[in-house]
Amino acid sequence: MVIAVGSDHGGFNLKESIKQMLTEMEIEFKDFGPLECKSVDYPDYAIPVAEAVSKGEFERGILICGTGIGMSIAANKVKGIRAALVSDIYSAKITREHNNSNVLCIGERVTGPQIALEIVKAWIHAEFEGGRHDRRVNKVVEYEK
Ligand SMILES: O=C(CO)[C@H](O)[C@H](O)[C@H](O)COP(=O)(O)O
Repeated sequence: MVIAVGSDHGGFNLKESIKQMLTEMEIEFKDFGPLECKSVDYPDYAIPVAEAVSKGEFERGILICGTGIGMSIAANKVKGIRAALVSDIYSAKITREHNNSNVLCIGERVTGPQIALEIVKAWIHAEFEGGRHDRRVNKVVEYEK
């Protein structure tokens, strides 16, 4: 799996920790920036990451800002993106199993660093269950068309 990661300044430090963990897990990723912790605008990072996932260049994306809300709003504007803003491990697992989310959003200012890393691990390891959830996800996909 290759993951596209991005943040704004509010999510920069957590992005660095997530990158370190992905490296330790031997999971390939590309950092879409920013490459230094300066004030930036979250859509400038959310949209390129979401588009790269939508085009199939990356299997999944991880976006971090202060609350995760700006990132999730922006990413969900991109066709084919199911971005989930998550702050607990259960939801991280369920949003893969039930929603087939392809982008994970986290808020560095609201979610502690340890739990954030556990959320990423749970989300990476969980798989879409299909079945009744496929029918429901497809209704969203159909609406998007
Ligand atoms: O989009 C957001 C709010 O939902 C993010 O949390 C941003 O990181 C935040 O707005 C940035 O705020 P700042 O005052 O410019 O640091």
